[in-house]
Amino acid sequence: MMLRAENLGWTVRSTAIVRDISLSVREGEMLGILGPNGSGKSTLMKMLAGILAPSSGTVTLKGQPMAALPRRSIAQILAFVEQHAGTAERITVQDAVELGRTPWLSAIEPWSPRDDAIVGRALADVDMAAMTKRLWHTLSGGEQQRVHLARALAQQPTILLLDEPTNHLDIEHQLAILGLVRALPITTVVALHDLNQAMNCDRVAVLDGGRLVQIGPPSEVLTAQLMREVFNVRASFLVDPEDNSRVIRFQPLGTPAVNPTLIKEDHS
Ligand SMILES: Nc1ncnc2c1ncn2[C@@H]1O[C@H](COP(=O)(O)OP(=O)(O)OP(=O)(O)O)[C@@H](O)[C@H]1O
Repeated sequence: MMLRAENLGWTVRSTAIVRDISLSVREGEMLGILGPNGSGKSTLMKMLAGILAPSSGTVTLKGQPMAALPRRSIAQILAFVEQHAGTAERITVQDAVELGRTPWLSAIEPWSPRDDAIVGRALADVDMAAMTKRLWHTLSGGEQQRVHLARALAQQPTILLLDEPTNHLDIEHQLAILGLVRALPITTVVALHDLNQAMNCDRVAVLDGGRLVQIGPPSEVLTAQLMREVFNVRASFLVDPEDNSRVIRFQPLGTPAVNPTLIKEDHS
């Protein structure tokens, strides 16, 4: 198993933020972490990434306890793009992405043309190759987000953790970045708010009040009942005639269905 959480909990000032979460991330899968605001997604992601020590339970990375692994060893396996990632102000886009190579450099393996190629590829993958000389603080929110992803790609991880990677992106870049992440031949864990985007994950884990309430294929987990109980919305399922894919439409709870016979409340 690539990454495993066992009975994971995080408590602050006697308030439990994450409670007793156990889950395993399978090799090569894209696992979505879903849940309403404040349900504990970012807190869980930080513990999975090894930057927040759990109050209880353990995280294991490729079978080894995360807490016992040196930072450099973790960084050679796992890259994390935080939701509100910052970077030192006077740094260029190029420098920011080059930082992704840090875990692989040493006195005996200094920077080489191969590192240049990896950084160039990462910048091109996120459509930022034209802005390499720009200073980080002059970038828009979406451009900063794409640079952070490029830094993580340059790290060449086998596990990529992304906390809401599309929240600042325009629709073209949302689709491009999610398509790129989905096509990577690596394991990805991605916290998402857009439940239609989550339909492209192999599995989704749904959090509510710090607990894991469901995990499984999105078509099985994202039922109208779950969306009512966890997300407090009424969901109906439509079929896109172009490719027969399922699209979820959301309305506030209590909104009467205009034509109840057309609303397929539950797909199962
Ligand atoms: N250091 C802290 N001290 C106090 N409360 C905290 C702390 N960190 C997180 N919390 C609280 O824990 C809860 C879960 O936070 P977290 O950021 O994990 O949620 P989330 O599911 O990622 O939310 P969102 O969808 O809004 O990003 C929130 O209510 C948050 O206010």
